[in-house]
This record gives sequence, structure tokens and C-alpha cells, in this order.
Amino acid sequence: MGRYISSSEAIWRIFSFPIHEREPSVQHLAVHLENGQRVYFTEENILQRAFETPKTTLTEFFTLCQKSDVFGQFAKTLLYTDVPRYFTWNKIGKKWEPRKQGKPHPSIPGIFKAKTLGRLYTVHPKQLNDRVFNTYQDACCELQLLEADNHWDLTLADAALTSTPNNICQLFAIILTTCFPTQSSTLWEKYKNYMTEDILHRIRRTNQCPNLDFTPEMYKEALVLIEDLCILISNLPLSHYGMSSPDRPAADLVNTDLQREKQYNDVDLATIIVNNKPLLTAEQKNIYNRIMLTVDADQGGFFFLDAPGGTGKTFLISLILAKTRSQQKIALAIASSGIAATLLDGGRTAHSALKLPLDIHNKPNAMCNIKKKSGMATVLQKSAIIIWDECTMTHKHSLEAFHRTMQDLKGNHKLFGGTVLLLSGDFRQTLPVIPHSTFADEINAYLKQSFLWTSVETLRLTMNMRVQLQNDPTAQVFSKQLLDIGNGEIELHQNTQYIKLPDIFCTVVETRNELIESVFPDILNYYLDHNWLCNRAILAARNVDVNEINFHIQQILPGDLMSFKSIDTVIDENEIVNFPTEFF
Ligand SMILES: Nc1ncnc2c1ncn2[C@@H]1O[C@H](COP(=O)(O)OP(=O)(O)OP(=O)(O)O)[C@@H](O)[C@H]1O
Repeated sequence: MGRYISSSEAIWRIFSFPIHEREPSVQHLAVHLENGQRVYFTEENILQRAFETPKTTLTEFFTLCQKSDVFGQFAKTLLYTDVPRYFTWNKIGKKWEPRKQGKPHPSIPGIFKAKTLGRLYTVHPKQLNDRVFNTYQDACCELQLLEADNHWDLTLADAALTSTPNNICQLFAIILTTCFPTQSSTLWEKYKNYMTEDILHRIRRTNQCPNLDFTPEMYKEALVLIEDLCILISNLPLSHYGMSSPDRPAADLVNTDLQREKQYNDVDLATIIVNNKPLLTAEQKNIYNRIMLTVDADQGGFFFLDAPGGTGKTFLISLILAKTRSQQKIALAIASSGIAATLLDGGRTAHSALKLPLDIHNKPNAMCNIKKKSGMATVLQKSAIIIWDECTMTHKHSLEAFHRTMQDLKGNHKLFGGTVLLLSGDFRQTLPVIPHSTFADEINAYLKQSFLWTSVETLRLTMNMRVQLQNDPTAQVFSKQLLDIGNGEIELHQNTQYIKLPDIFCTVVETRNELIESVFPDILNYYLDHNWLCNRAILAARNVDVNEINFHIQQILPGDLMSFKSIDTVIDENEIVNFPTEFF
């Protein structure tokens, strides 16, 4: 006897994916008021949807009961939740059909019964057992229909032991905006002292009053901070998350984002301009003048600053930002990666600033999640220039989503709603990373494949300033070698299609241990010296290599290994392969 297992089933089993079935099967039943069902529509089918509201299991239950035949008469005698026992839901035709198999009904021929359960989720009335609740959520809590907040309580308790008040506030804001705890006010009351501790400490110190205790003003200050974070993450105030918003002027709330972009110190900006502008090289100066003229003209523009590493891109962008901001205009600095964002004054990641959807790869028609009346929308509407660094890592859908959002926010059909957009980066470096994709997918996703790219004006920086400043001939050679590799000018090996690094490229080590030893020599004596650590790093292309190297170095260090638990875990570890790494 043999058994054949197909390749897909074999893979399914090797990865231990769940092979389950539900017995008895469960049919989800819709519950809504008349014409209150959810309607999904697109531009194409909007009219059809408006004239003909979609059928649901509930509307069709009523239709079934109106039928004069034996099935309609029988359906009338059933509770809604019992319908799936005698009828199956035809998903395509959107109608209940009598079962053809099962246990025959004792007295009505043609009716068959199965074990299927009907499940429905309902919102319970606010008044229960003579008690009146303020919200439906409170009523559901009373009925124990909602998940309790125990794990958020434990998470905050854990953070209270190990984290700074600022970090606990951040964690609380994330829990509020993304995990929707049922009793947020209770969590706040329990942990508010931990979140306000630094404010208490500061006021004790400034007033030289060590016995001062927490006051409502201090709690309010912490709440303002938490609310600002909530607005940053989700564009919604604390009141949206079941807490009372701190009492502060409405304008203050709406314009937090705007204030952030206007807070630059004029003296600092003037210093950057006075120090750096005279240093510009001829090519940097041309680009600077071109951009500043476009910003002054206020007619929009779309530029790409093509600049290999070390050509003074950050130097030039910082100057453009400072000059625009010194004219009391808004210059928004964003970058595709967190590290690049930290190099720009006021820089933030594109995903956080523009609220881009996470799975942008699958959303060619996406928009940024920015509401028209939000603070961030005001910032984008008022921006004189938006600079997007390391843009080459960006998916073309992100740029297109940004283009559509700007058109919508500014009510202007020009490119990016008529705002000046300066992209910068180097296509020789990392392209968009798309999990589980092929090289062709990445090429298809990069910016040059976007319909917007035909309108871009490319500005080039070519002189490597790092080499010029070091005055080191070997640096010159190294920079040329890098460019040659990036430009594909090094011959590929016939069989492997790999390139061979030039002989005098850099110091090559044979093993991972040697690499660690040469980058972190004598680490046992220096591992507590932060400056020493800040001056060295090992980069790797894959997370798994980074983890291995980290683990290896940690093993060398004295002390016990500590494991900190995170809440981002899957319940069933075998399921881990089903989630993209972004979840961890
Ligand atoms: N015109 C200039 N005069 C003096 N120094 C400059 C000039 N342009 C750039 N530099 C210096 O050259 C170095 C490299 O510049 P910068 O960091 O701006 O390059 P980059 O293109 O952003 O490089 P990377 O892409 O590797 O980050 C910096 O130390 C910067 O201060």
C-alpha cells in the first residue's frame, strides 16, 4: 500500500500548518438595522451599490420568510440563529437554500437538518438588569463579552519596573491607539504616577521642594504628552479612546504637528546658512539655486537628487531646509529609513509622517491615512518643500499614494498638489524590500517604474566630498570601486554570476570570528565605554546574520543573559511562518 502526497500538501505538512476542520461548522450571521449593512464600493460600482443595497444573511432571512412555499412557511417558525441548521447560505447567489442532506425533518418532507451553528455578534443595549451604562462598551464589559485588559495591565506593570516615564507614556499611547483596551481610564488611574514621575521630579527640582506630591496639573501635563502621541499615531484625541481629553485650547490640539514644523530657532538656522552656504561647490550651488528658485516661485516641482554616497547630499539638503525654514516657510524632511531620518534636522520616517499603509505592495490605489482636518494635513498643505531622502528604497505605490493624497488635500490636480518635492538617493543602493519576492518584483516596484517618474527633473552630484576632505588617495580609489560596482561595470563570473571584489578593495577576513575580533578587539575591556562602541558597527544584509553576530558577541560579555518578554507573539508557535517579519 502506498500513499501519494502532492508537493503542496507535503510543504503544508513540513511547515506544520494547521490542518483543521470545524465540527460543527459555524455560519456567521449579519446583524444590522434596516439599510444599516456594510457596503463596500468602488468608483465603478458606486451607483449600482447605491440603488441596490447588498443582500445579507439577515435581509435574506426576511425574504425567505415571505415565501409562500413550504420552505418559507417553515423558515417563519425558526429563530434567526437556527436558520443555518436547515438552510445553507449561497455566498455567490446571496440567498438561503434548503439543505439537501442531513437528518430528515420528522413531519415536513424535503426539510433536512444539520449540526451547523449560527453565530452572531450583537451590540447589547445600554440598559441591563435595571442598570444604565454610559457606553455600549461598558454594557458589553458587564456581560463579559470583551477581552479583559489583564495583559495590558501586566504589560504596563512590567514597563513601570524597567522603563522611563516617557517610555511608559509612549507604550500607553501605543496600547490605546492600536490595542483598544476596554478600560483605558482604569489603566491610566493605576499607572499615572509612573507616567508622571519625571514631571514630578522636574517640578520638585525647579521649586527646590523635595516633598512635593503629584498634583492634577502634573497629570494633565502627562496626558497632554500622551494625547500628542495618540494624535501622531492615529490622528485621534484621547477622548476617542474612552479617556477624557486634557483641558487645553482646541487650536493647540489641532496644530501640534504644525507647531512641530515651526519651532526652529532662527539663530541656529542663520548659523547653518552663514557657515555652509559659502562652502558649496559649483555643482551643489547650481542645485541649491535651482531648488530655492522653485520654492520661491511656489508653482510646484518634482526633482530627484541623484547623489552617490559622500557627495554632500545631506550637507546640501540641510542647507535647503534651513534656508526655507528661515523664511518662515515649512520644509518637511522625511526619509525612507529611520537612520536616514535622524540625519536630517526635524526628519521623520515617511511611514510615520505620511501614514502610508504597511502592505503598500498590494495596494496600487492606496492613499495616505491622513484626514483632511488633521494637523498633519495642515502641515502638508502648507509645506513649501518636502524633501524625501533615501527615496530609492521606497515602493512606487508609496510615492503614488503620496501624490494622490497631496492632490486631494490641496484640491489641486498638479503633480503632488503643486508642492515642491525633492527626492534624493542613489539607485545603486538598496531598492524596495518586498518580502518573499523575486528580483524582478523589486525592479517592478522601484520608483523609476512609476508613471510619475516621467515628470521628474534629475539633478546630479558627482564630486565625492568625503574623498576631497580626507585628501586620501586610497579613499578616492575606494569610492571609484564602489561606483563601478554600483554601475555594474565589474565583470560577472561566468558560472556563478557573482562579482569578484577588486584585490585592493578592503581588508577581507575569512571567518565571522575574525570579523568580530577585528571590529571589536579586546571587547571585554571596552564594552562599557559608550564612545568606543559608538565608533564601530558590523553591518549585514540579512537579519539572521545580524542576530547570529549579536548573539555571538553577547556570549563573550560577562554577566547573566536576560530575556525580556514582548507582547508581539503568536499564540501557536507553529503558526509563526504564516506571519511576515514586520509583526515581530
Ligand atoms: N561643500 C562642502 N564643503 C565642506 N564639506 C562638505 C561639503 N559638502 C559635503 N561636505 C562634507 O562631506 C561629508 C559628506 O557629506 P554628506 O554626509 O552630506 O554626504 P552624503 O551624500 O549625504 O553621504 P551619504 O549618502 O554617505 O550619507 C560630510 O562630512 C559633509 O560635511
